[in-house]
Amino acid sequence: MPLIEAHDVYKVFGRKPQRAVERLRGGASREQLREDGYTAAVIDASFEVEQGGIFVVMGLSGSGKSTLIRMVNGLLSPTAGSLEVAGRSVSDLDSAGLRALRRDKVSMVFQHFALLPHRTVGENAAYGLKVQGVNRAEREKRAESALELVGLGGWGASLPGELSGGMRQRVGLARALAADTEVLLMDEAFSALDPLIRREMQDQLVELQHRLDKTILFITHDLNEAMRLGDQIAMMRDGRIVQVGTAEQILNDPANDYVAQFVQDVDRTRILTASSVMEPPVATLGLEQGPRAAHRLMREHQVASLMVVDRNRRLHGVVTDDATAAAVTRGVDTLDGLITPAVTTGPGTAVAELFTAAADSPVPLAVVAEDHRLLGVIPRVTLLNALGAGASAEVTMLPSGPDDTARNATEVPA
Ligand SMILES: Nc1ncnc2c1ncn2[C@@H]1O[C@H](COP(=O)(O)OP(=O)(O)OP(=O)(O)O)[C@@H](O)[C@H]1O
Repeated sequence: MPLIEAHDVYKVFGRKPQRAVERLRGGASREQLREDGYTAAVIDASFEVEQGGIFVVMGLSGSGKSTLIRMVNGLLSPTAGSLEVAGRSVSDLDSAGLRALRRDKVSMVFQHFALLPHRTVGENAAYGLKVQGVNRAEREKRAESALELVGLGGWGASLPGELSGGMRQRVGLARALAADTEVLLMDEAFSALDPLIRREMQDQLVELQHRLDKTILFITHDLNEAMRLGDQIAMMRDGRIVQVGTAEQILNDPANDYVAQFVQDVDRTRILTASSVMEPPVATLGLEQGPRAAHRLMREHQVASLMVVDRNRRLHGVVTDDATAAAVTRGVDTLDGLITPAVTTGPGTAVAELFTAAADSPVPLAVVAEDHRLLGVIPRVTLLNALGAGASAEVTMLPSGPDDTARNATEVPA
């Protein structure tokens, strides 16, 4: 069962908002309603958030993101539709129920930290726990371990004023983590940070999510941030959710022209991964097969090389047409000495990082799982297409050389 489930949710501001919902359902536009004094902040929104992972709500200013997540923690109630958090309908909760929701299920990290300036970092991190009625010793223990989690161990006695912006935001995050709720809501949480710190925080958030398996609902108006963080991304426009999908789905299959235009400036090569551009190999060669079979397969499929796999599909290397043709001429009937190392990469590597590995490789790149099973191949031409003309300028600036190749691609021993 999804942890958060929204069906046909509306939030309209104005007098008699129900009437506005009826009109929206009847086809009235947001602009028509605005003329009559209504703001349709969220219109007909449906989405599900499974437990674990980062769900990003992405949209321009005024698209309804904040309103949407304020409904998730019960700060606002939907005008219409159903919204369930952890199996409870938010609309059915009375004020005590709503307080309990915010205390036990959903905690929130704000853009502007919301730290108490005269309280220590430790007290700030423990703030939510105090509200929960947790005793002092327990509060201090949990706050300290939350500060450790965000890399601020030992800073508990400092005042917020002594910290940099990035560190203050970590305190905000620690506060939410100390509360130990299932869901974390983060409203433009990193938008006030400068770009380098922001990236660092993004990486740390992804890492924390993996470690703690929290469910994070993250709001941003920055598409790159959405793509970096989101396991799922909901794209909002003018109050409506226009698409929900993974970064790859949104890039490769935008639901409409709006989304397509929005994503056109994204650096795809940093979002798309090896697994999204790989192809099934047209044929593979069994370790027990010989040069003749290899030669025949390559002619049949019109390829100049074949990946060699064992019975478990584990990759042992690659044979080329040249090598097998020569072996056939010499009457050799085993692959001994013909298999050369393949250049391999993991499925999660960003396409931009594959360039150095593939640039020097005449044979396709092999995409392998951790146990070296062959998952797919990326022919050089496919990779160049994926990198695209727009991306090539940036790609040529990537560092190259043996170190880089070693980091991005490992060689399979023959
Ligand atoms: N309490 C309110 N009363 C009236 N209108 C509101 C209220 N809260 C939000 N709105 C309006 O609802 C619309 C959506 O606002 P919302 O804050 O949800 O958008 P957003 O995508 O989060 O934008 P931003 O990134 O600027 O915060 C806006 O037109 C806003 O002015």
